[in-house]
Amino acid sequence: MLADLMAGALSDARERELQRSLSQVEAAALAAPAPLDALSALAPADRVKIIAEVKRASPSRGQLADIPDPAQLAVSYEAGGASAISVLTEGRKFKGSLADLEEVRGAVSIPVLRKDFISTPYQVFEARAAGADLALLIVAGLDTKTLSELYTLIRELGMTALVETHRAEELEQALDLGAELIGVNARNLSTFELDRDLFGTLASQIPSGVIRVAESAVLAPADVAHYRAAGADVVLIGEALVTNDPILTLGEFLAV
Ligand SMILES: O=C(O)c1ccccc1NCC(=O)[C@H](O)[C@H](O)COP(=O)(O)O
Repeated sequence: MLADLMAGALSDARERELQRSLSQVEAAALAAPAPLDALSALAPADRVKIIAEVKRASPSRGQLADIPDPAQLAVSYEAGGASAISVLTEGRKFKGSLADLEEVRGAVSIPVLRKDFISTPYQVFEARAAGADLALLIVAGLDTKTLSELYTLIRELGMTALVETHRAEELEQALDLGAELIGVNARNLSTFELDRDLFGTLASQIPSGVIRVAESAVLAPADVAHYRAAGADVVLIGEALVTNDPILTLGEFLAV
């Protein structure tokens, strides 16, 4: 399934490239206002931090929420205490878009992540041109050379990479890159199985100085507490926030 998602996202990016060339999107990325400092916003603190996700639908859960106004939802997230916003920009399975990201960027003053299946420089430039401060790199979806090249490009653009892992070997690759923000996704992106204990297993191998992000499978405050006890600096949450009152739910999650 991950291979299909990567291929679909690449194919859609190639379609967009017919309308806006690589050199045009690169120029737009370089002309965009400077990215926000996501590493400072997500730095370890005496309380857990939350990246709140704009998520309409997903391959594992189908339709989750309509979200006619992603900017309004993001404003609620910021008001509720989120430290950053994740915007799923993949269109086929998640019903997201770069327009969502642009709208969110224009409405909040905290960092914004492009959460997508990125495998080319074009997609990184698109993210920056749309105002993203962070971009997701999924280690399982990229060969070592491409992972390294995209990581370098993201940094050259002044952005931050959220380097996502799910296995010990992938974590090694993320550490070899020198990644400063590493995610452990509880969701296996091929089988959709969830393992909330995976974070604790892998996080113990992440050195201090690297920001540890626990991704997925938070449905209740106890899940946030579970990740926090296992060493999470940041928790990335989608479904629970888009299917409940976002401000109330963030308040409960941040109170753990
Ligand atoms: O959410 C999915 O079904 C999914 C399937 C395949 C690839 C990625 C997928 N989701 C992206 C994410 O990583 C989550 O949206 C994010 O971590 C939030 O997860 P949750 O809080 O469980 O909605």
